[in-house]
Amino acid sequence: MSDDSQVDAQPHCCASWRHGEPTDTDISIQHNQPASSKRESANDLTDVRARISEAVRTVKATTPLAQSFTNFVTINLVANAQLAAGGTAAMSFLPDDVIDTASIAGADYINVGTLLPFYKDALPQIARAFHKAAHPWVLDPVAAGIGATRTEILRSFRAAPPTIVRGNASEIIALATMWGLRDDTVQSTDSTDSTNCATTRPAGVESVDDVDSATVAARQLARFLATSTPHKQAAVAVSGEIDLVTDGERTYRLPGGSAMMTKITGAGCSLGGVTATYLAVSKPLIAALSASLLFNRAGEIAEQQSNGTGTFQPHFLDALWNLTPEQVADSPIIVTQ
Ligand SMILES: Nc1ncnc2c1ncn2[C@@H]1O[C@H](COP(=O)(O)OP(=O)(O)O)[C@@H](O)[C@H]1O
Ligand SMILES: Cc1ncsc1CCOP(=O)(O)O
Ligand SMILES: [Mg+2]
Repeated sequence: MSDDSQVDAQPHCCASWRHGEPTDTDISIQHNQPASSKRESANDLTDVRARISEAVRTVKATTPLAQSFTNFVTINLVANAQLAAGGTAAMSFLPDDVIDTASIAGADYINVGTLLPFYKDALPQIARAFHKAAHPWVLDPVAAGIGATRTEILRSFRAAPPTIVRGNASEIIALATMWGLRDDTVQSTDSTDSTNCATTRPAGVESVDDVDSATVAARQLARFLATSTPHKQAAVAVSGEIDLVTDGERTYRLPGGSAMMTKITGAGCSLGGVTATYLAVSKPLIAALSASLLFNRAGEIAEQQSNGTGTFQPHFLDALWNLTPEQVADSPIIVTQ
């Protein structure tokens, strides 16, 4: 943990978090922060927890639709996870269908994990329509940095950007680099280089970087999104052993989950889909935090109850369904300045 961190060391799933004044226990570990700043962080966290609880409760009460244009491998898990969180799902690949359906969806989800030739035109067209309509959407840049077609599609989103980017560390680093947002890396002049960056290597669908190494890229990406998206609010979520969520100003680290989540396919994709479900009812930062916390808690429960990868997924879906708004909102959150 870095020196600028403040740990809110709530035990998992304790149902009695107080949403009132912060106490000394709430801000139990502090590092070199002035008292006024500590209190601001504690007040912010109390407010954030209340909003997370409200988002989780609102999804369960109102079953919002989040539409997905997602990969063929994990499409079923994405839909089932959205339903288990309390939302509804609709999957589509045709631009006219997606754009029409978006008018009745609270948010959309685009995942570039598997590609077909027509996506090169379809996805930029869809992103432009979302931008024009100020329709909120989540991007999962699966395998960012691999292949000219994927790079062309991801580059096109810079002009019509998502409200939230959710990916693993390598994907976040690759996207920030290919959008030219990283002043700490050297850009390649080679036009055949599909990432157009000298320091990022293709990662497949799995991450080869740890979450901490994507912190700067995530903040840069979030700041860019916040200035470029119609609502001027955005978030970036980086998944891994300890997830990171930032709006470019505030950064939160979310410990927990299970390493077993990397042993089934679609934990990241379904996290993106559920992030869109929460984005249908809440602001980007809260949507990203809510989904990541829900997944961490569900992963822990599924690990305890399952007996291998085959049974992990059904236990995981059961836990997504059964976790309460309080259990999600009371989860451990590390505030980083
Ligand atoms: N080592 C780990 N320990 C605990 N949770 C993890 C670990 N790796 C990934 N997760 C969780 O699995 C989910 C998917 O994350 P990740 O595997 O990074 O996504 P992706 O499948 O896109 O690479 C997230 O909820 C994340 O918190
Ligand atoms: C295996 C695979 N291949 C193309 S997309 C995909 C699914 C990736 O899912 P996740 O990123 O959630 O692990
Ligand atoms: Mg992924």
